[in-house]
Amino acid sequence: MNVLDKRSLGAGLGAAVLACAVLPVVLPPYWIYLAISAAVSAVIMQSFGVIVGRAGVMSLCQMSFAAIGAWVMLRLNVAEAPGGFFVWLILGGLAAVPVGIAIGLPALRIRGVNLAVVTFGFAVSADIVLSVNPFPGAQDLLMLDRPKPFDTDGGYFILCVIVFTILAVILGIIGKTRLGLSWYELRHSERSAAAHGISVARSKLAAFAISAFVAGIGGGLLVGQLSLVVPQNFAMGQSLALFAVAIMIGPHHPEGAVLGGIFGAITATIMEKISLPQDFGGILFGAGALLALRSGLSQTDMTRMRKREISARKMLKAGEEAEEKATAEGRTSETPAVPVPPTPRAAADRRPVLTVRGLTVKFGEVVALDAVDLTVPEGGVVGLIGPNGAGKSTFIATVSGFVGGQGSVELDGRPLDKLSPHKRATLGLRRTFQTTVIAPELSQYEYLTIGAGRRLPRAEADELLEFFGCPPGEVPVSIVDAGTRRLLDVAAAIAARPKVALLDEPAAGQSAAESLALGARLAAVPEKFGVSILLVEHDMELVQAVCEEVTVLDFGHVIASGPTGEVLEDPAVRAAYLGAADVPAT
Ligand SMILES: Nc1ncnc2c1ncn2[C@@H]1O[C@H](COP(=O)(O)OP(=O)(O)OP(=O)(O)O)[C@@H](O)[C@H]1O
Repeated sequence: MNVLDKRSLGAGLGAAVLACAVLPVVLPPYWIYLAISAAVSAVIMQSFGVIVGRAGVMSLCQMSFAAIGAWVMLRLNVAEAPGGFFVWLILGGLAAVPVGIAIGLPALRIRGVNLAVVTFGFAVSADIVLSVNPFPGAQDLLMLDRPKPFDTDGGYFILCVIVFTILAVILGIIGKTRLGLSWYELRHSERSAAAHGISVARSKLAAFAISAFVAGIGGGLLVGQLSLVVPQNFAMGQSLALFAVAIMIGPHHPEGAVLGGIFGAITATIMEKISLPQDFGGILFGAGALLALRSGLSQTDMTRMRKREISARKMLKAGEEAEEKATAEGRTSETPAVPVPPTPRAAADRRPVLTVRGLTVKFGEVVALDAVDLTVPEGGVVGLIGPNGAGKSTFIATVSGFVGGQGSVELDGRPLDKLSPHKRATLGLRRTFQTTVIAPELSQYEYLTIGAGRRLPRAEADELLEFFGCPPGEVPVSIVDAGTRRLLDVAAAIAARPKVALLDEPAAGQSAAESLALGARLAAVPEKFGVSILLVEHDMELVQAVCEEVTVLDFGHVIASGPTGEVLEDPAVRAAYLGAADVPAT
């Protein structure tokens, strides 16, 4: 996978060079000053891009982090500390990092509006502290000098563009790593992230730390622009207005950060020129933010997704046409054959890789699982069936660490009982969910990378996608239908090469033929990928075709367990709750 999209990088760098070459020459002095404001705001916007745009955390205190950067910059200036402007700028950014982490700690327990209130509280406190403690040098008018050769307004604009571009490239690279991709997953589903072995705590704290660093750099640049700053430059109202712009535009993409910066810097001037009250701009941003919150996607997200979808649809159409042509010419179709499942060995011959003993889970008065025992043998596919409400999903949730319960769970001889879901996942216990939530901004390749938990070679990703009958990896998740998303989710779980994959109704939403094809694929998974499977399914034909052994739950109790054919023939199983008509005759 490319570390960065080369075309976007080229276009971005070209635009930056053009802006630096043209704007300082053609713009009148006042507009150059506004251009600096826009560039500084664009840097601060990038901090919103990390925490709000990517990680989906409602942070309303980014300007407070910027204030820390500014404060450190001015303090070092007053102390005439060694290093000069650039070193102080970086130290200002670094000083904001521990504060960012401290503010991020509550985010591990609370989220949404409650978290927004916590960050807003910090912004208010920072306002109060700043209003009674002037910035260093303010009383003696000790101004910060801009560094040479960037000491003119035109030069300082160029410096701000360079800093913006460096940060955009670094954030772009981070965005393509598993950490950066995990932020998208956090934004849509923290439980999916944990199931993929991502530490939600670490990932969120990293987002807070990086966004605070970027905001701190933005604060330092603001000092360079103004030479001296006042608390009003970092007021909580500023954080709120920029937050609204961020939600609306999507500053996690460089073009969004630039647009956000421009809006943030020149709205007041435009309002004045068209004789509208300045607060009108804030109202517009607020309305735009509400719309973006409703759709869950910012403008830049939607524009990029639309572009990706158009090119993916073209690619899929070209593939279909090539296939039709090949069929018309009598050439063999390249559609991969559904694998022929290997003959299963008797489960009793193999050592257990997952051993669950006496698993009991109660939700108040409801006993969802009552002393359930289950073993998955190495290289096996085992079924867990039962009517609605029998406790199957609770079993998967408890074994994978999402729900607490009594009893013991051992993976390859190692007890998992006290471990978190992400730790269990990293040790080799993966799961899928009945309701699949995949970030629509991702491509299938990106989603597989998250699932794999390692750098996934393109050839391996292609093999997995082909094996599970998913479209080519470049196709964005946003245009993949619900049934195929489930298959993609299974592929992502298998990509990690876990010891055991717990699959919760992977065939839901598939046609009868697709379901049987999936069955053949799942049966081949242990041999091909070295992954054992526990399959929860309502589709009895699929269970019969794939599972060598099956355990039947009813109201949390195991009512039968053993070789699939025997269990499905068990009169107690047929009569008790499956209904004879549901179980195909063996
Ligand atoms: N979070 C929860 N709080 C309270 N009760 C719950 C909770 N989760 C599950 N239950 C209850 O536990 C029992 C088992 O539910 P579970 O979802 O595990 O069944 P299931 O076999 O997976 O059903 P289905 O096939 O419909 O998915 C049900 O009575 C359900 O209402």
